[in-house]
Amino acid sequence: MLVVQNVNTYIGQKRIITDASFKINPGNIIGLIGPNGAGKTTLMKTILGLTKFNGQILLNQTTVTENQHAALDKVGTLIEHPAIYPFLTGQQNLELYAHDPDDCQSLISKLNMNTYIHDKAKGYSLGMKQKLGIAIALLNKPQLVILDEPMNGLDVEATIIVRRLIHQYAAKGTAFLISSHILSELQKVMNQVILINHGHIIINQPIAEFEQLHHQVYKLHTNNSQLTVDLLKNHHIHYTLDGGIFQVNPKNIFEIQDILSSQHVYLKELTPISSSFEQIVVQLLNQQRGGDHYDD
Ligand SMILES: Nc1ncnc2c1ncn2[C@@H]1O[C@H](COP(=O)(O)OP(=O)(O)OP(=O)(O)O)[C@@H](O)[C@H]1O
Repeated sequence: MLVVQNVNTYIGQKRIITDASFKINPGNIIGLIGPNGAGKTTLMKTILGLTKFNGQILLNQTTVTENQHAALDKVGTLIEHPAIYPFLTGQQNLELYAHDPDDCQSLISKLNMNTYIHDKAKGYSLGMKQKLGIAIALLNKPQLVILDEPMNGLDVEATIIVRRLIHQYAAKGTAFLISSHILSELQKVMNQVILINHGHIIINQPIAEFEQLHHQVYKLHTNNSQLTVDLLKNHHIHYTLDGGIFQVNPKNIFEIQDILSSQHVYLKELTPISSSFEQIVVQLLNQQRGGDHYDD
């Protein structure tokens, strides 16, 4: 449905996105994650033809460019602040965009907005505005929905409702590209993860594969922590260290054993442990910095 191929995005003279390529198929829920300033919003804006870029973006085989937006009429979006007219009511805002009044009513009740939907939007709280923005993005049976930090300002109940809506729409074929800093929340909805850092996509994997490939680290405990630190650093092996216990990548364990034994450092423990989604992301970002960053 969406094909992004070798896309480079520029703001002024500065390249913000470098050689991005990925696909989104109907029903996919893609979590777009990365540190502050990584390029998530810029990538989303690029897909929407809102930035200068080179490379190719195709939506249902139709090209999107900065000046060609025809393919985007089946795309719902919520990027940065919801596009809401403050002096109209929530209902009037929805009606501006809706092709079908029933669609409006259904979203108002699904998102629990009945009690305030006839009030002017200027009096809405952050979360109320956010729900209205999400409702606008979901109007008109979109094929693709792009949501930048959709859980911003939402309370627990609203978060659950939005999560459920995303699943319902995806089950009917709507694809989602969602960025969020709340990884635990994103983890509950996404079935594919794209990790971006400094404008480069460094991971693009189905979530099950991602967790299977990266979920294990090894716990390392030796009889000489300081010498272990020195040796790992000298050999450019990434590690984290907390209270004398190291965590290291499974791919390095044979090399580590060789290095330590050659220097008469003895293992007290070297065992596999599972890491959380958050820990995996931090490790991947650290590794991508070139193996010369260590967290101790
Ligand atoms: N209008 C702009 N002018 C100049 N630089 C910009 C502009 N918009 C974004 N950038 C730069 O592009 C890079 C990516 O920004 P972007 O907002 O896409 O990151 P992000 O991953 O969405 O970050 P965050 O998680 O903080 O929202 C940053 O270095 C930012 O400074």
